Amino acid sequence: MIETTGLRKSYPSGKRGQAAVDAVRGIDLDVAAGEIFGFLGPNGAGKTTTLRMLATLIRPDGGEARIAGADLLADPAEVRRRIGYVAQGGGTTDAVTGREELVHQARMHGTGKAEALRRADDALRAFELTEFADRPCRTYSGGQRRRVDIALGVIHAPKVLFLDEPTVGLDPASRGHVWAEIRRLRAEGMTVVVTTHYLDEADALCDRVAIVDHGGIVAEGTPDTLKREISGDVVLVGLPEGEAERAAKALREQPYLHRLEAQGDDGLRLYLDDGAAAIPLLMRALDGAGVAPRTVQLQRPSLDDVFLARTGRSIEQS
Ligand SMILES: Nc1ncnc2c1ncn2[C@@H]1O[C@H](COP(=O)(O)OP(=O)(O)OP(=O)(O)O)[C@@H](O)[C@H]1O
Repeated sequence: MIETTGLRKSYPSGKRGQAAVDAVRGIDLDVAAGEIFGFLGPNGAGKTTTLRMLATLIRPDGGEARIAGADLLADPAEVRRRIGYVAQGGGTTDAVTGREELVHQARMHGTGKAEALRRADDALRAFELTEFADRPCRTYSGGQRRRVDIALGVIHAPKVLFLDEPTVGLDPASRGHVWAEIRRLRAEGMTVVVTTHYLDEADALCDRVAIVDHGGIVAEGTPDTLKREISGDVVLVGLPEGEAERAAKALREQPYLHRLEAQGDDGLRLYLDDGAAAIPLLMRALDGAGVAPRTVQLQRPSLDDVFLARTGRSIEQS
């Protein structure tokens, strides 16, 4: 449904003599029909720029792409007809009602008045917005407003929907509700591409994920495949203030430890084969160094561990 090769984009730095910003440095993608595909990465990784290029909002400097059968560079107008796009923060107006927004959007796509009213009605029902459809958008909760944004993006029944950070700033219940709407669209056959910097969102929502950093894809696959590449377990050790250095020194010598990373100021993240078997051994090592940990937690690897393994940094701390 989406195929790209070598898609790239640079922005001028804005200052004379300073090099341009290579926001996207050659991205190859193959997104299948009916998938929820995610771009996961820290701020500034190039997710929005990639999405905006695919949605025809900015022209790539190079590379090729076909989206829903149309050529992005040769025929952007045709691509635009076949896709929907929801920007970060959405596009609803405070004083306008949800129903008015939807009717207006349907009309923008060239729909006749009666048909636009019918489509708005269907969308309100599908997104469970009917109850407050005739109130101004400023009275909606963040989650309700986000659902209107998504309904606006799909009012013309596109084949592909692009969502930029669909749940940023929402509380957990509203996020769950938005995820349910996205899954429903997939069940109806739509291909959905989302950007996110939330690890749990990429993990729970996306069928496949491209982890991006500095404008390039550093890993790609299903969340499970990516996490399985990080063999073994992760043990998180919380320490009293100022003890991290001493604890790290004692643990680094342990033969069962593959890698050790700092977790915040007073924590350590240990990578090892068998966490349950290692915990008593590392407790003994810490005891020998006179360090009493506050907490010890055994975890399965996360997508952040994949990012860490590829880039040496953590998304959460980037
Ligand atoms: N209009 C612009 N002019 C100059 N530089 C830009 C412009 N837009 C983005 N950039 C730069 O390009 C890089 C990629 O930005 P982009 O917004 O695509 O990242 P992102 O992964 O979507 O980040 P975020 O999650 O913060 O939106 C960043 O270094 C950013 O500062």
